[in-house]
Amino acid sequence: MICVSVGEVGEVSEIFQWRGEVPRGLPEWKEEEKQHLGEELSDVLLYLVRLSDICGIDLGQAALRKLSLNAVKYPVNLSRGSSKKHTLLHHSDTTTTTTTTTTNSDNDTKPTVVDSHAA
Ligand SMILES: Nc1ccn([C@H]2C[C@H](O)[C@@H](COP(=O)(O)OP(=O)(O)OP(=O)(O)O)O2)c(=O)n1
Repeated sequence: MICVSVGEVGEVSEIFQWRGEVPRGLPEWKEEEKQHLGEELSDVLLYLVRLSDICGIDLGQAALRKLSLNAVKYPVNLSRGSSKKHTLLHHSDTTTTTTTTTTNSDNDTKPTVVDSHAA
């Protein structure tokens, strides 16, 4: 299942091969090219959903949790317009960020983000 997923990602990659940088929304692409891209992206999504299901992972919940974690690692004020990895973003010395994971009654784990600013 992982191999087929990677294969589908490869098919998406192939569509973009040799096109260089493409503008947002792909305004110069033909309708059938965009439809083909949509089909390949859908294949990636459907395999990921299936793989998650087999592994017993609630992908929707996992993605929401990951978004919360990303917000801590890549704060908008530091990462907007930047392609730097979080390890290279210079977090302010006067700001500390704490992430804790809590488990609620439904046994869902959710990160709790606490930003505190030094006086
Ligand atoms: N400016 C950015 C860059 C990345 N991301 C998100 C997209 C992905 O969901 C995740 C990828 O981040 P990393 O490449 O840092 O990968 P990991 O989260 O796995 O971290 P690490 O590689 O340190 O384990 O972060 C983001 O929200 N904003």
